Amino acid sequence: MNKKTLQDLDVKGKKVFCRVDFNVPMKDGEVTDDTRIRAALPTINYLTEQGAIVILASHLGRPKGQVVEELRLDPVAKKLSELVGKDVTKTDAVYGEEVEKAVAELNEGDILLLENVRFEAGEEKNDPALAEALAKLADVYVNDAFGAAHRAHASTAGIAEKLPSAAGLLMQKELDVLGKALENPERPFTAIIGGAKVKDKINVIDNFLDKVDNLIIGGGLAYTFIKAQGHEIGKSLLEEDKMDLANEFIEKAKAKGVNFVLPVDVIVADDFSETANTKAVAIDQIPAEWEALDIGPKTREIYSQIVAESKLIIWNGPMGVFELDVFANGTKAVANALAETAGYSVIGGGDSAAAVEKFGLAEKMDHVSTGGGASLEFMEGKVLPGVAALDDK
Ligand SMILES: Nc1ncnc2c1ncn2[C@@H]1O[C@H](COP(=O)(O)OP(=O)(O)OP(=O)(O)O)[C@@H](O)[C@H]1O
Ligand SMILES: O=C(O)[C@H](O)COP(=O)(O)O
Repeated sequence: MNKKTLQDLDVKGKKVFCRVDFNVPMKDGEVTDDTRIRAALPTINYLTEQGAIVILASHLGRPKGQVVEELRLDPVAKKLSELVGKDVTKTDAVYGEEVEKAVAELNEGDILLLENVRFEAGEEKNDPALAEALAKLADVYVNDAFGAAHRAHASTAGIAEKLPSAAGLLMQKELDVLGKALENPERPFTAIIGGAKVKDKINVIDNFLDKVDNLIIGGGLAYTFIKAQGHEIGKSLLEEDKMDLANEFIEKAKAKGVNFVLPVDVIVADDFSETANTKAVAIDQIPAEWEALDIGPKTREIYSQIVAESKLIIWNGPMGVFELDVFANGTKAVANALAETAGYSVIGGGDSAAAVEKFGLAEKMDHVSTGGGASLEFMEGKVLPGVAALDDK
């Protein structure tokens, strides 16, 4: 990575403004999944151990420039305090007099968490006045919020122009793992793309076709490809206007020598429900009134075999409607194959990360990205504004 990192900064006695992604699920005022908070601990602990005064900032949800009581960061401060084993000061403001006073009272190694930065209308607009007010609080800027790096906001991009800046350890790890995969992959390199819609994955598929040895397609988006190849898909998901594109991808794969892999059998259901009648059928046998909601047993075997033989695998998007147990077997099989392979397994965030967490397999993966939209945009080959804004080495 050509960006400065924590090791390039001298932070002792300095006020460090550290942007983190604490956009975590909450229920009844409690954090229900602290993965993203734990992922930021290496940077926070490094800063406190080095004697920095740590000012943390994050967004939570989408309050659109208004104060929304349920989106205050107090539960996050409580959870963070438990995880670091010391007090975390939390302000009710994002900047201004209250914050400046609180910062002035901090000692080396102390941690302060600002209120939800998206309570300020200037945050999402990347308002220079807000970036300036945030920059005024600190001497140095560290961005560890990989999950929000695809947003050009005041606390992710604007502020970086106003202070010496560097990437945090989580940011560095995410960029190293995903970056290495895209630039210099070990081979065979396999990408597995699932999820609901072709339109959400067009750029990811296109970018991967230039890099991978195997491109495996599953989930709802597979059926547009299958229909485009001349099979009937019954009531399965179809994006009619993407059928030509689907065929273009298959042609591009052929031209590039990429093994483009589609399901050979599927699980069909007569209803979108847990209690539906279901059966496994070959891909050219989908009944007109039924809907395919998961990959079938033969496909599970083929996909698992490819994963077992790969040196690097990146997975984004479920293979079926994994939220319903009857249609979770395809996603489970792929998750198991990634957990067991000797290759390096990368989970590209979002729903796939939720799935491996649900199956209790997260620990068995080599890397589970904390970014949903951010990792997707990175895999599309886009520049992330939160990274671009940081100082070059
Ligand atoms: N065959 C299918 N028919 C209908 N829906 C499906 C099918 N397979 C998967 N899905 C649904 O697709 C949804 C996930 O797709 P989506 O594109 O939103 O997420 P994703 O690909 O995981 O993206 P990200 O990882 O970036 O969040 C799941 O809720 C799942 O139920
Ligand atoms: O959860 C995420 O993907 C990030 O925190 C970004 O959130 P956003 O999509 O609301 O910008």
